Parts: sequence; structure tokens; C-alpha cells
Amino acid sequence: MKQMSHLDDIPSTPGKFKMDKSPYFHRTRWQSSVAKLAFWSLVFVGLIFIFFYRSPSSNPVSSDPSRRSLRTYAYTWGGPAWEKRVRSSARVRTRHGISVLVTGAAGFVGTHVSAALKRRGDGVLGLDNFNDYYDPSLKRARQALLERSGVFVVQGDINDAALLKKLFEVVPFTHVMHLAAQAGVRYAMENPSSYVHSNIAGFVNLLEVCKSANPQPAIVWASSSSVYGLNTKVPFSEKDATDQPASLYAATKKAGEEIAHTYNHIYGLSLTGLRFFTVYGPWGRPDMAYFFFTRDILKGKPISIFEGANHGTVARDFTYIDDIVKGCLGALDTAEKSTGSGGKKRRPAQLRVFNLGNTSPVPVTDLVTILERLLKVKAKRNIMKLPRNGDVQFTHANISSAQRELGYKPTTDLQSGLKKFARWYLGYYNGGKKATS
Ligand SMILES: O=C(O)[C@H]1O[C@H](OP(=O)(O)OP(=O)(O)OC[C@H]2O[C@@H](n3ccc(=O)[nH]c3=O)[C@H](O)[C@@H]2O)[C@H](O)[C@@H](O)[C@@H]1O
Repeated sequence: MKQMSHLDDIPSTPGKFKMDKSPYFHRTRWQSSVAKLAFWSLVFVGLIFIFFYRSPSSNPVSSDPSRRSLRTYAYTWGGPAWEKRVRSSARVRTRHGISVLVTGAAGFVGTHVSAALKRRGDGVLGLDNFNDYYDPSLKRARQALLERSGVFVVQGDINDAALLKKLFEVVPFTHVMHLAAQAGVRYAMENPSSYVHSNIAGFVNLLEVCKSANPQPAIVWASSSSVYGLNTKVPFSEKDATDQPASLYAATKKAGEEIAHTYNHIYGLSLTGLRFFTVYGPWGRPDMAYFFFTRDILKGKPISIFEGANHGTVARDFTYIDDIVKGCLGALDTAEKSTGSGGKKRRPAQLRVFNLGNTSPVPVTDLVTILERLLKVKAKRNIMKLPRNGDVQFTHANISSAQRELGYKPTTDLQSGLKKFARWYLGYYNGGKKATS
């Protein structure tokens, strides 16, 4: 159908425009005041619209990153066509398949998990708010990838209770894979409220809707290796204390684990938290070191490599995305059903936390050496003291619990994983020429 627009009424040669005699000319005074009222109402509604869309949460990005709030875009949802798309995307296509609501589906891990679920015949519906924490065009490209494989990604926020309720009305999801979050350790000092908004308020909102859904879904969600904080006992085990987070990001993830306990305890929600260890790979996050090191090395820009006190090594248990996806699917497949209904718990429900790491920490300096070899460019290394902004000196996962209960077994070392990342990066950014700042 042709879209009517006000432009359609304007002739291409304005000088020749001849006004037709309006049939409204002889209307009564009463009718003209109705027209005036309608006109001023429109102006009023327009002003309200402008006011809301210029409110701080949606202001264009300011040049000072510490001042800006993340920009999300206005979205609409609902209607028969929209519901049809939701239903079709979430339709299970195998006999024992599950139907999963994936939050953060246009994110790095969300895209890979959604695609893997769809490939094996599960029903998948994505949800993402497409905010501009990093380049939204990368999120749109991931969305396009998912759409091609039959996954519809609804644009919306996990804080939007009405939207979440609607989704559960349309589809009785058996599982929720909750990956929507404000990520990044260092950015928490610049924009603390975004962490509270997504990782705490958003998570609680989602759990509220899940606990009232009938049937209640089982929930698997992304916690983080950062909850180990200042823990010095290695490798990190799920049994270790996690009461010394070093960043607000870590604190919100830890809070998420406690909130999960509460909803499990009161409402019988089946909850599994996965502590991801520095996940990397194709379609990754541009705010992570391996990603922006690649960009800067290719541009010939210096990179900052952190070191601990007394030139201490800073290392990470870098984990390849395909291994993480297997861990996520293992967690979904072994998740027991929630036990509540109508907001009441019938009997105790499953509550789990697993490390998903690689069990072999690599110094950040070695990561850079691997990148140099793959990109065939020497990095301009700038060695700096580890800033006091939430970064911890090392991470190292003990994964025996995930191995035993989820069948989790990482198989990709950093060299092979980075090779796949570099190939993707060079293809996606046209040999590194297209990369943005
Ligand atoms: O494991 C996790 O749970 C976390 O992994 C990453 O956090 P991080 O390990 O800090 O990953 P990067 O920001 O990519 O940093 C990797 C390493 O590079 C170092 N780094 C970072 C930035 C930089 O300029 N220079 C530098 O040496 C960091 O200190 C760190 O050791 C993610 O950003 C978090 O969202 C996630 O929760």
C-alpha cells in the first residue's frame, strides 16, 4: 500500500498551484471552533511528544562519555501481525524442543546462543533494546543475521513489564535465557546508573513477570567471573566467597545472584547463573580489550597494556564463544522446571551457579603477541599500571562443576579462537579500513 504523506499534496511546480474551492468554506462557526480545538490539541500532543523524546535518557550522545546516558530508541509493539511473528519465531520445530525467550539477543553471546538454539529446532524469540553502549549498527547486523535464520528480535527493554507480560501471553515460554545486561567493568565508573537499571531493576522486572507466568519458565542467566573480585584463591571455585567485588558491575552481578536466590526461595523459579570468563570471538563486543586492541593495532594507534604492582602479570581466562554457547545450551537442557504457579511455590526448585571458563589464564601481553602475529602488524605497546577502576589482576576458572553437570568442556585455545575472530574482524570491517573509532 502506498504511504500517504503531506508531501503528496504539494505540487512539484509551486507557482502553478491552484487552490480548489474548499468544501469547508461554508461551515458554521461551531465547526470552526472544533477545528481550532483539534488543532491546538494536536500542538499540545506534539509538544508532549517532543518533551519525552528529548528527555535525558534519549538525548543524543554527548561528547563527554561520563555525562551521557545510554540512548535507546522509541519502539512499538503489539498488533496481530506482530503477534504472528512472535509466535512463529518461538515455534518449536522438533519433538523435544524448548521455546526460549532470549533477552539481549542482539548482543554478542545472545546472538550466538539464539542462532544455535534455532539451528537445533528450538523455538527462539529475541528481545533487545539496541542501546548505544557500543555501535548499534553491529547489533543491527547481528539482528539481520538472526532474522535470516528465522529468529525475530523484538525491540524492547527488560524494564518494560507490559511488553514482557504480553510476550508470555502470546507464547508460554518453557525457558528464558537472560543475557540482556549492562556489561563492561570499567564503564561502571562512568555510568553507574545504567548498571542498576539493567542488571538489577531489569532483572527484578523480568523475574516478577516470570514468577507470575503460567507455566513459570526455567531461567538461565549471565552472571560474571568478576564476582570473584579480590579473591586470591585460584582457580576460582563456585564454593569460594564472592563478597569482595572490585567494581560496581561485579556488585550488580553478585546482587543478581542473591536476587535469584530470593525468587527461587519464595516463588519456586528454577534459576541457573553462569559466571562467564572474558568471552571473545567473532561478532564480539567492541568495548572489550581483544576487540579494540585489534582495531588500534591495525590503525597504528598505541594500546595500553595493564600490569600489576611490581610488574605483576595481568591475565585472563579468555573463553571462546562456541564453548560458552555449549555451556549455555547445557544449562538450558539440564534446567529443571520451576515449581510455582500463580505466584506460589509448590516445592523447592533448582538453584545453580556455574563457572564457564577455559581453565587456562593467558597474560594480556601474550594476547597482544598473538594478535600481532595474526594481523601481521606490530603493536605500539604502552605498558601502564592497572588502573583502580574495577579491573582485577587475574581470573582462572575451576570448571569441574559445569563439566560434571552440564557436560561443559571447552576445546578452543586462545590462539585458535583469536584466529577465527581476526578473520571475522577483517571481513566485517573490510580489512580494518571501515572500523570506527
Ligand atoms: O569475565 C567477565 O566476567 C567479564 O569479562 C570482561 O571483562 P574483562 O575480563 O575485564 O575484559 P576486558 O575488558 O576485555 O579486559 C581484558 C584484559 O585486558 C586488560 N586491559 C583492558 C583494557 C586496556 O586498555 N588494557 C588492558 O590491558 C584488562 O585489565 C583485562 O585483564 C567483560 O567486559 C565483562 O563484561 C565480563 O563480565
